[in-house]
Amino acid sequence: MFSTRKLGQVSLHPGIATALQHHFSRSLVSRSFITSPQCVKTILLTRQANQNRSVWGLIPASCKRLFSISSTYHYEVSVVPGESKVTDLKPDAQDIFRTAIRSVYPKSMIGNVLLYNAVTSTLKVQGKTYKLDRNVFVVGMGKAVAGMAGVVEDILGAHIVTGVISIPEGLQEQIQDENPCGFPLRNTTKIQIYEGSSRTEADEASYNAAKAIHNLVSKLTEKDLLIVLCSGGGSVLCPLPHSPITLDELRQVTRLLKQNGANVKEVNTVRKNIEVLKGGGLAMEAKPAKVVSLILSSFIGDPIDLIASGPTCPSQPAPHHCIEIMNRLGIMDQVPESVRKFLERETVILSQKQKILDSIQAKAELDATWADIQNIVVGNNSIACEAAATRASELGYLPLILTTKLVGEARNIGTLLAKLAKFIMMCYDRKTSMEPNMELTILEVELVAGGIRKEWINHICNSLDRAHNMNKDLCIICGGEIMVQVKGSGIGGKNMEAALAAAIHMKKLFRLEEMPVAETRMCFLCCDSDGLDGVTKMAGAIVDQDFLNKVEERGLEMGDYLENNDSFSLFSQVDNGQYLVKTNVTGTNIMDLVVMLVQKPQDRKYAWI
Ligand SMILES: Nc1ncnc2c1ncn2[C@@H]1O[C@H](COP(=O)(O)OP(=O)(O)O)[C@@H](O)[C@H]1O
Ligand SMILES: O=C(O)[C@H](O)COP(=O)(O)O
Repeated sequence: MFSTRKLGQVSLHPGIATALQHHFSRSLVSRSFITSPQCVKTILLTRQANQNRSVWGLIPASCKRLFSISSTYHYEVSVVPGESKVTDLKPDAQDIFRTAIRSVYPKSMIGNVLLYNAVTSTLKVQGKTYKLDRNVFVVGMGKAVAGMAGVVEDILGAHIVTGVISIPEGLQEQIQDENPCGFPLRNTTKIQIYEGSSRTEADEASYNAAKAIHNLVSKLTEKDLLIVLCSGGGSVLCPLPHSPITLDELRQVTRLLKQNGANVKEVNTVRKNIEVLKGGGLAMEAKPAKVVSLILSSFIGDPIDLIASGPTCPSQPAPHHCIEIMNRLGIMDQVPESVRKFLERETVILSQKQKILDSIQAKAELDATWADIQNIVVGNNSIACEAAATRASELGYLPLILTTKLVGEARNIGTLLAKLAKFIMMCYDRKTSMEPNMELTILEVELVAGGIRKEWINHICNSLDRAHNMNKDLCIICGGEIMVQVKGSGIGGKNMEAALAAAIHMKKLFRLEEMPVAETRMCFLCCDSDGLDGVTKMAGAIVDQDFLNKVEERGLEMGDYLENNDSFSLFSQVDNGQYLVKTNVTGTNIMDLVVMLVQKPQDRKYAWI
């Protein structure tokens, strides 16, 4: 009977098991797997007969034909570890992610846009010049605006009269705890800070912030320059419903929309139509002041009318559209009466004004109204992905930005990218074997069905060819918005959940199905750029083949944790949480990033089959 003797993490390679099964009786050989086949130098095969053990053979791991005998003897197979060529890919993945985040730190983003000349006291912003004379006001809302305000203060501090920013609750304390340099704003700052809840719904604190912002901007004169800072989270952090809608009614309607499946675009469309400062409202309230709005995009495609619900962005009123959304979702009868009546009244007013609004003269007036308002996207996911690609190159990888528009449920994204890793590994192997491979074809069809377009697959294959020729490993980079519809009661986040789903499929694809490609190393990192994934204080998680071993060692059932949206609990139990990625609050917010490293095979792999 063959058995495997475990030496550390090393047990019998599936290829060896296959070979043994081929030469002896299938039932005699139990299959188990080797995690790092590069570690195997020799296979020690001993024969047991009548209790007498004798070494039957010492077989190099790369030997193709193993056995030519069949026997009634009992054999024991063990592996002798050789020198490991396996590298840990995790530090590189972390390095690439952290570099990407640094590229969208407020300092570099805003420093590139606000060009201040202290000698002439002028500020140049993308072709426009503003004369500064202690006439600068600053307002902001969102998860990243504390850092952004800090940079604006550094550049224009002498001219700032006053300001108000609305940031997430606990942020000041958290930054002070975790950043030795302290909070980004000076102790003597003229910018008032409000902290409100950003994760769920608008609260009294953010309502007060919105009122303070409204109060500030509505007093501005034509000599003033208003700098507006916007980033993701700004919608919840700056709520000011049109009268007579109350804060509570605003909360009710957004809750209803979210609970009934409205997407963020639909929720923000409603916000723009029932709130004073959204949908361009802030810029209009600030008239006649000039406005420069610096926007950090946390939306795919940078739609500036949606980020923080577009406080400085021209937006066509669309109350009828809101009614259509509510009707489609079947929630109209639950929507607070004040909101319903407001939207109905606005729809009537709009239809009465429509002819005038459509006239050429009205359009010219509208253009003139917005001429003094500059909206500038200072940072986004693409910038971070580009920086990730540059760093990956520096580290010796061949980078491939697969997409900056990744959208979907965490578990689908994790599963799809694990399949993609397997596809890449199998393609690498095709470089040494040109036999038709049905499994590869099926996998390609699955990838296309999962949303990886055929052109991308071709692009991946081309990159793979290049990686193969250049003797490099591949780094796949994706940016976008990962989502989770939480149904369980666990603790986790969208990125951790994607990493967990990837791990589950890595196990399925590379182990349970006994893929010889287990020889190829990979690692998968998925993190939220703001440093706080879901309800946790971690940015996300990273998984690789070693993670699977450690989960197995602890007897954890990954599927159960996924079902209960309990990814954080699982990751914190494995290797003391070493597979969680901690960045602390990053001070930026450009959605989610995935870095997947796939190492080329160290040796020819199908030697045993
Ligand atoms: N236990 C959980 N597991 C996975 N995701 C969760 C869990 N709890 C909350 N979430 C997700 O986290 C999201 C909010 O997280 P957050 O990282 O702040 O998002 P964003 O940065 O995109 O605003 C919620 O919309 C929800 O989908
Ligand atoms: O980043 C976020 O918190 C979400 O994308 C919501 O962003 P918003 O405040 O721009 O609507």
